[in-house]
Order: sequence, then structure tokens, then C-alpha cells
Amino acid sequence: MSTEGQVITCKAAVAWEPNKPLVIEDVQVAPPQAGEVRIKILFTALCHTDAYTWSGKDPEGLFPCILGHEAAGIVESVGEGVTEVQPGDHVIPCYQAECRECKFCKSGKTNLCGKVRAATGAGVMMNDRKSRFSINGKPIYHFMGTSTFSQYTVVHDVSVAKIDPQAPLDKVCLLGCGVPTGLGAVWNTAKVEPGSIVAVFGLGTVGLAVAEGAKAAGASRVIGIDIDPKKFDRAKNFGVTEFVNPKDHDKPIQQVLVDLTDGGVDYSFECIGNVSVMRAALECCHKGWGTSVIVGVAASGQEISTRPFQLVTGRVWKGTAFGGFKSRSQVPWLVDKYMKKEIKVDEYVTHNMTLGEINEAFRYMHGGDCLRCVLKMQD
Ligand SMILES: NC(=O)C1=CN([C@@H]2O[C@H](COP(=O)(O)OP(=O)(O)OC[C@H]3O[C@@H](n4cnc5c(N)ncnc54)[C@H](O)[C@@H]3O)[C@@H](O)[C@H]2O)C=CC1
Ligand SMILES: N[C@@H](CCC(=O)N[C@@H](CSC=O)C(=O)NCC(=O)O)C(=O)O
Ligand SMILES: [Zn+2]
Ligand SMILES: [Zn+2]
Repeated sequence: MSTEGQVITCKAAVAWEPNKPLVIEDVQVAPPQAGEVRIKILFTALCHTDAYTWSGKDPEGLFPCILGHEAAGIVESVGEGVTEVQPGDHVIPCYQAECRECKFCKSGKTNLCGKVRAATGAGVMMNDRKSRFSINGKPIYHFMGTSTFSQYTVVHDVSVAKIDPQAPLDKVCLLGCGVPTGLGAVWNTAKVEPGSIVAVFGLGTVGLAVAEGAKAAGASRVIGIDIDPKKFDRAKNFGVTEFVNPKDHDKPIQQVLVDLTDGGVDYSFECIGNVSVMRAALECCHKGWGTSVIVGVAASGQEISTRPFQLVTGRVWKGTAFGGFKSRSQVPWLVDKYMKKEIKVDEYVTHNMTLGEINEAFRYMHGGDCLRCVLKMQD
């Protein structure tokens, strides 16, 4: 029976308040309006950014909300004027939109899109500035324009990438955030050249994807830095060639790296979200040309600092969102690369659970063994 045009009641994990356990609720999901797409979510992974907003440290965090932004599913119905996807298409929701019309999209200089960002930051849809989610009439906020911890979600059409229907959705859901972010930080933001020396701070999913991207770009050394020594064995399979644990050294970690690399690394990547480490990542770069890319998300109120002399003497400080990838255009390309075995995805999935187990899944995520935990969303 078609559900097109009807309110769908389904299960979703609702964050009622910061830091309180998510509650599986029956949620009403309104039909998509003009320019919107309703998606049946089949698989979603958890990302540290979900935990960050849930913690209450995100200045844009709104409650109650439905978190989740790394997922894959099938289009259930589309609103008026939607032409690029139709019911039955396999898709990945994209928290970073791509409208191809705004000044950001047309600049050729960034993957950030301005079309729906104000609405997604306010937890609503652009059309009427309202939520499509409610519980017995009480609105529940959207999150990052995706809200994938729900069996059905509504997104803007500029936030949907149509992908190869043969691709396994329980794996390619990861291409909605962490893996592209690391790969793209190397390929698009830093543009690492063959022979470069690369330092990766933090060997979680994002840091390992940086290592994978650096290896593919022909880096001669990929130095992994993590305070958890258990991370190194696994990291070797992703391209890390050397491991440094800051806890093993009395000197500041930037000095350790400068000494190890005849003056500093060519490129460094901060994949943790710690502002002290961001400083170290900049300061371990080589004088004259070293570039450091901030990938980690730091909490509200945190600020970065360094001596301006670090920049005067030629180091460059950059940041990246979704690895600089243009979402609707390039997520399908990443899926194709995965299908051709040119990039890893399966290797990042360490846990598989169900929507009902989501609180436990977050506990695993915070444990040292977990890279990505994928939730099966439908019964
Ligand atoms: N800019 C963007 O578009 C995106 C940013 N992110 C952010 O990237 C960051 C990393 O994400 P994941 O890899 O999933 O996280 P994760 O928590 O799995 O990995 C972080 C790693 O850093 C290590 N670590 C913690 N403190 C450290 C320290 N002081 N020195 C060295 N290592 C330390 C941990 O042991 C862990 O291995 C998060 O802040 C996340 O929110 C995630 C996706 C997209
Ligand atoms: N609301 C947060 C923003 C956190 C942030 O920087 N998000 C990243 C994606 S992190 C994915 O896991 C991003 O792409 N930012 C660009 C954007 O337009 O949001 C805060 O204010 O800290
Ligand atoms: Zn994420
Ligand atoms: Zn745009």
C-alpha cells in the first residue's frame, strides 16, 4: 500500500534533553513538501558529531531532536518540483547540501552550500520553517538536515545523493560522513603530493581515512599520533607507517615530530576536536610550506591559538567540512570507487546493531575498539 501523501508513524530515537538516554518513540513524519524528499532509512551509522550535539556542547544543538547524519536508504516519496530523485531510488542523505545555484556552489572555491544551511541549523525545513517530525502534535527538531535516527526522514532535495542501486546500503551509509571527510581532507583540502610527510592526529575513522587518502596520494611517511597505543596495529592497514604516542615523550609532541622529520611535516591533520592538539598539529609543520588541516569539531566556547610567527614563517592553517567534497555530485562517485574496490569502507565497520540498541551503540562508540557502528533501522 502506498504511503505517498500520508503521515507515516514510525520508530525514531529522540534526544529529549542533552546527555539523557535517547528514547525510541513513535514519531509522526509528515509528507514531503515542495522541494523535499521523504526517505525510508535502512541503515545509519553513529558519528562523534552526533554525540557532540547530544552532549549539549554544540551551539546549534536544539532539543528535542532526532540526531543522525551518516546513513543510506530508499526514497519513499517526493514533493512537488523534485526532479532528480524518485520513489525507489537508493540514496545517501547529505548534511552538506549542494544546490548548484547559490554563490557558494557557483564559486568553484568551496563545497559549502548556502541554500538550506540557515534552516538546517535551526532544525526546520526551509519551505515553512517548520519540522516534519512530531509526537502527538509536539514538533521535534531536525538535525543537520538529515535526522537519520528515524525509520523515515524528510530532507531537502539539494541534500540527497542518488547512488548505484547495487551498492550495499549497510556499508555505503558510511559515505555520508566520516570516510569522505578524511579522504577529502587529503585530496581536496590539503592536496597532498607524492613523497610528502604526513602527520595524522587521532586514529579513529576520520584519521584512518586521512591515512588511507595520504597513502593513495603517494605520501612517503604517514605518522599516526594517538594516546591509545592499541590504535597502531589497526592503523597500519590504513596506511600509517609510524606511530607516536604523546604519552611516551616528555617534550611537546610538536617538538617530537619536528625532530623526527628534519624540521617538520609537509601536512598535518587534526582528527580529534581538541584545540591544544590543533595547535600542536600546526606547529609540527615545516617552516615555509607546512599545511595543517583542522578536521575535528571542538565544543562551543573553545578557541584555537598559536604565535602569529608560525604563520608569518609560512605555515598554513586550514579547515575542512565533509572533506571539501561536493555532496550530490561526488558521493555517487565515492560509491562507485568503493564498488571498484578503490577505497575501503567495510574495514571501518566494527559493530552492527539495531535502532533499539542505539544507547548501547553509543557506549561502544566511545570505547577504544569501535570505528563505526552501523544500525539496522527496519525490523
Ligand atoms: N570536519 C568534518 O566535516 C567532520 C568532522 N568530524 C569530527 O572529527 C573528529 C574525529 O572523528 P572520529 O574519527 O569519528 O573520532 P574518534 O573518537 O573515533 O577518534 C579520535 C581519536 O583521537 C584519539 N585521541 C583523543 N585525544 C587525543 C590526544 N590528545 N592526542 C592524540 N590522540 C587523541 C582517540 O584515542 C581516538 O583514537 C570528531 O571531532 C568529529 O566530530 C567528523 C566528521 C566530519
Ligand atoms: N553546529 C556545529 C557545527 C559542527 C561542524 O563543524 N560540523 C561539520 C560537520 S561534522 C560531521 O560530522 C561541518 O560540516 N560543518 C560545516 C557546516 O556548515 O556545518 C557547531 O557550531 O559547532
Ligand atoms: Zn559525522
Ligand atoms: Zn548551493
